[in-house]
Amino acid sequence: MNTDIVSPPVTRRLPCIYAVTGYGLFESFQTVASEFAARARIELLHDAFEPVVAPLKQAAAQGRCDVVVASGSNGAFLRTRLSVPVVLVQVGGYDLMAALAHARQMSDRVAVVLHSKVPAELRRFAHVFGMAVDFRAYESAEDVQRCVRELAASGIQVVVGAGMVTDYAERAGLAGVLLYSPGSVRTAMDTALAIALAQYEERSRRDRLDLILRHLSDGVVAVDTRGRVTTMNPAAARIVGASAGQALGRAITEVAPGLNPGPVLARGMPELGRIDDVRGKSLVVDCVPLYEAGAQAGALLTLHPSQPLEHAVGRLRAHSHRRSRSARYTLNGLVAVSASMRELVHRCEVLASNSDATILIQGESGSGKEVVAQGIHRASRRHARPFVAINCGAFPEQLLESELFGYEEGAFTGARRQGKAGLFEAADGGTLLLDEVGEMPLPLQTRLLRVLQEKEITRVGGIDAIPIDVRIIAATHRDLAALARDGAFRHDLFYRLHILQLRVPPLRERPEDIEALAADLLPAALKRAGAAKLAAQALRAALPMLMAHDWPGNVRELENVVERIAIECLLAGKVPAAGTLRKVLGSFGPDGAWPAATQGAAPDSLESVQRATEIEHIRASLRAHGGNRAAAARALGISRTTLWRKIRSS
Ligand SMILES: Nc1ncnc2c1ncn2[C@@H]1O[C@H](COP(=O)(O)OP(=O)(O)OP(=O)(O)O)[C@@H](O)[C@H]1O
Repeated sequence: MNTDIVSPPVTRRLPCIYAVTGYGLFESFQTVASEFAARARIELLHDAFEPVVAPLKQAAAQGRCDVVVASGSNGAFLRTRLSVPVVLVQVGGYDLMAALAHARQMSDRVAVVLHSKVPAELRRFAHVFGMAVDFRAYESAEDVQRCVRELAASGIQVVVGAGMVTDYAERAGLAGVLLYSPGSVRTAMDTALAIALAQYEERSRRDRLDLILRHLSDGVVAVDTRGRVTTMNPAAARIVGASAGQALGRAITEVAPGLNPGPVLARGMPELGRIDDVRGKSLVVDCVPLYEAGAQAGALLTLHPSQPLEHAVGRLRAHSHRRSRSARYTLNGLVAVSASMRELVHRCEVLASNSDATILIQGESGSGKEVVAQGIHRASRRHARPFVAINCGAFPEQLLESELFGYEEGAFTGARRQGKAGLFEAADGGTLLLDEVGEMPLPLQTRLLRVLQEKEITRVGGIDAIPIDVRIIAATHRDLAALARDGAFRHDLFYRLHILQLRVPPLRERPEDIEALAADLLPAALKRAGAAKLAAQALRAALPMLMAHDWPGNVRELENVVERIAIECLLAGKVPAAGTLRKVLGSFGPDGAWPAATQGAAPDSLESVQRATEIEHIRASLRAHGGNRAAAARALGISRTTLWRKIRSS
């Protein structure tokens, strides 16, 4: 399906107005039409009533008629027969007075014949000015003929009225004075033009909306207050197996049995994430009330077939559960050459064998928090039982809750038949790593605290407490104390977690480990790349640069860099030049940019010598600070970024 949303082509044509009169208004229409020529296409129809209906309907169907202008009973008649708006030429007070004054100049015996009814003000006006005027109202052409006959018989000589009235009057031998002035025709034309333009805007808006709805892959159905379909996009028609055209105007419960906006229409409250079965398919349905001008006008249903969502949830789970339910790393297997890592491993050994309490592991991203957690598990009495890890930041709240605690049958629509055990239960007897615990939503933090205190859980939708025997290890790269201060993390949970805490130092604080890790990882990566023989030479070339790097991404970044160096070796068939290696490292720099290239100064120039001396000085400082760039930069009185740039450009 083409999902590109394109704007509809804007064809700004002039509004089309039909001015329709069978009688005396024709001349006024002609005059005013020429005044509007630049703003509208005005078609004149010199006819009225039934004979004009078909041509007007045809013009409207072909998009050639936006609005009709007509007067009196003809206008009223056309309103009942056409779907386009009909603007009536209105008789203004001034029109009437002018026509009456004109009629009185012709004779004392004057009658006014108006469509529908005679306004009381008009009678008062005639009375105040001492005019003896016979007022009559009519509904149909027959009324007019009868009325004119009666007036002629009673001695009336001048008849004031709309075109049809003056026409019949003149045929009966009386004088006719037309009621409408060009001013009233102009006003009607202005109104017609405004309506046509407003309709045009409305239509373009609807077209744009239609286009968007047509291209949406989610199903969208709108219903009115009685649950009848007012809009159904093609995706919705496909999903519920109906034809959008035939669905319009029918009850949604009939078109798609299983979909029921009833409760939303009744209560005016949205229902999100409901699971409805429609024609054998499970749909995830969001139903929200629709309001127009503050009053509920219906409901909007968005339909998502459940299968793609299930796949997405499956992928999310696979992404977040990470690997298996067993721990791969042992404490002995960790690279720990630096004093800080050896100290950490020692603490881990003690905590693993002498305690079963909850542990909080803090450390930068990629520094090895999970491998430490695995090491503790393997060294503990729980080693033969499961090690389960979950990334708390990867799930929305409700999903995380059911993942952790499991759920009972019928806990929510779509819940599995027999319910499902959560990870607390899956890790029974073993260890549960709650990675990124700082991202856990507050309500779940409350539940977690209760689990830590009570050592039992209750499944979602369940009532029985299930005892659990799990060691919890929580890990985070965030500053939990600061989160607790800001109210984003529960204080009591923080205190409970940080009784036993471990900090995995960032790689830049332990250069000895960089060397040891590189000595492990680079030969292994080269072996995988089929270039094992380059190992010793590659390590010699890369090590000084690796040692000087800042490692914002820690061991995980080191693994990536080493992998890329191995690939460069493979591509070049030899250990690549220093510049290439630097580029590999540079692409992981603190500001993400490639390092500034050395501007080609001649080797013996003063500039080159100065730069070489500078770099030598920086290297010495780095060595003196055990590779710690922050400390070296401080000692040199420059920023870490400047230090980084200078090393890169060396
Ligand atoms: N001391 C170590 N010895 C050997 N490998 C390590 C060591 N520390 C980390 N690693 C490796 O570094 C990678 C990142 O480690 P890990 O996933 O434990 O980091 P993390 O701190 O949990 O990261 P995150 O904060 O992103 O969850 C792993 O692939 C692991 O193999």
